[in-house]
Amino acid sequence: MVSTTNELSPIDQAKKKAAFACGKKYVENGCRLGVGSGSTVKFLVEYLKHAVKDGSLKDVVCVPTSYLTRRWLLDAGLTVTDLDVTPELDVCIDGADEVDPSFTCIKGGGGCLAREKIVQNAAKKFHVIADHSKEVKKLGENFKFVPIEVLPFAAQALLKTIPQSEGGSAELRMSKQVCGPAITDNNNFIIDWTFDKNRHGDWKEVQQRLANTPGIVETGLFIDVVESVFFAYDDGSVKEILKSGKKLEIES
Ligand SMILES: O=C(CO)[C@H](O)[C@H](O)COP(=O)(O)O
Repeated sequence: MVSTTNELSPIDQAKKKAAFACGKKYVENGCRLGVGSGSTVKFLVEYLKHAVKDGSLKDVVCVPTSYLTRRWLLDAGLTVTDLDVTPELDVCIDGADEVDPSFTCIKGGGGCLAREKIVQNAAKKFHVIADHSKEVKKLGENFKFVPIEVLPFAAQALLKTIPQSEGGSAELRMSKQVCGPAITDNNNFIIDWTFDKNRHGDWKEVQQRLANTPGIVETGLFIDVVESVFFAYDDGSVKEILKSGKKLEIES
């Protein structure tokens, strides 16, 4: 799982830089760490593996947000636990599908949004790692929908009622491998709600309405929870943007 930086595409090099920079800065000895999901987080696992192996990082315990992240952590020889054993976390680090200037994020492209939000909520601090394509002025610039985890029992009804209350259109996410819906780690379905790209930033109200709808388990909207975002750019630079708006250049 050691990736030679030169072998990576420019976008993966950027993801790796962001993940390594965030891990280095925020994961300390003894850290109880929430580990998100997705291709950028895979580089965080790589960072943790190396830091533990070379002795610069000790006694880290990791709570994964998905089956796959758990597998990566175990394969890397890292200590894996769960919220039953470790219900309070110091830090959670995760990727995102889009982040706007007020740090409202869309997550859940990989279908892990419910566990990601639960683990984020258990952590004192939440940091996002992402390549520059995720940095948008307005949600919907690149990623057109909000993933919503739903109970299978409610799915067909919600496919009708979500567009009725929120506009746009809703689609049941289908598995690419089997002939049926994608199933989450919680045995639920995902509805991808494509929103009107001209809608104003009323995301808190949207989140509130959706969270109060029977059958909806969780949405991929993460609002007012991010401490900082590490964005990596094609020229190799990494910038950390703090929630105060302050921008820090990260040295390689
Ligand atoms: O929310 C997620 C999975 O549910 C991921 O963090 C998000 O999709 C970003 O993934 P990647 O790092 O592969 O671009």
